[in-house]
Amino acid sequence: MTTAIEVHNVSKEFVLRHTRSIKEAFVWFVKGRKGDLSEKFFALKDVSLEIKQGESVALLGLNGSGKSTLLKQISGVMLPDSGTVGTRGRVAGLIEVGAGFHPDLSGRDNVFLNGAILGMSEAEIHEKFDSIVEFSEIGQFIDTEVKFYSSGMYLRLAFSVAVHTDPEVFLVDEILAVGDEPFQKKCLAKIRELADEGKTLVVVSHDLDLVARICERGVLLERGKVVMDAPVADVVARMRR
Ligand SMILES: Nc1ncnc2c1ncn2[C@@H]1O[C@H](COP(=O)(O)OP(=O)(O)OP(=O)(O)O)[C@@H](O)[C@H]1O
Repeated sequence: MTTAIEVHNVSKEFVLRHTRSIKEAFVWFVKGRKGDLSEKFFALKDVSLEIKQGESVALLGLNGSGKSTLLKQISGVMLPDSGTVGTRGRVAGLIEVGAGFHPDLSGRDNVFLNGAILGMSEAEIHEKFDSIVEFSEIGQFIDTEVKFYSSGMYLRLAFSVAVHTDPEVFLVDEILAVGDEPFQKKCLAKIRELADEGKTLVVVSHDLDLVARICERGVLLERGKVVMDAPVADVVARMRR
């Protein structure tokens, strides 16, 4: 089977504390600027992961364990400090609701903007435009500036654009939480459809029942490290222990 995503020894460090008192900064300065004024920590530490084409993988773990950071590395919106990430085919999905949308543009213009960011040609967007709007159920609000959209409306339009890009790899980060129940069901049905078509899925969610239904494999992160990689039911069982 072909590899769809290859994460190799990826580490990502963040600054834990940006601000210090003037006194602390002064002491640090007169002592010859020894040491690092800001503490750092690893949100991801030496993470390696290979995901085959057609696999559906849930990234699981407690708050702050590094799931979203890992998903951002896979999507390419964030680069690792060290290590490499490789993906095969078009990658799309919802990482942060509203990311890639311009608040002052209408829903219509944002479909074109977001579609282009996700790799669609203008002709492809024109061709799929009606279907995108229909799936989103945004209706008459398509010509409203998106800054006036509710978070659910953002989600609807962003999800609809993402699925219409015909991605090989689809990434979903806890996004369904803001959608209402009928739309959540519709999104889940669409995600299953993508999985059935042999697309690769990576899902971040705290809804263990949901991920157990849509994913086969579970990867458990703890403080930025992969501590378990097994069938999703086993990882869910460990999390519930
Ligand atoms: N841009 C950033 N700058 C500084 N720290 C960050 C940044 N992004 C994430 N972090 C930190 O990295 C750690 C991992 O965050 P991440 O969002 O990946 O966790 P998560 O497992 O998705 O958590 P949750 O379940 O709460 O969504 C957290 O401690 C978070 O505060």
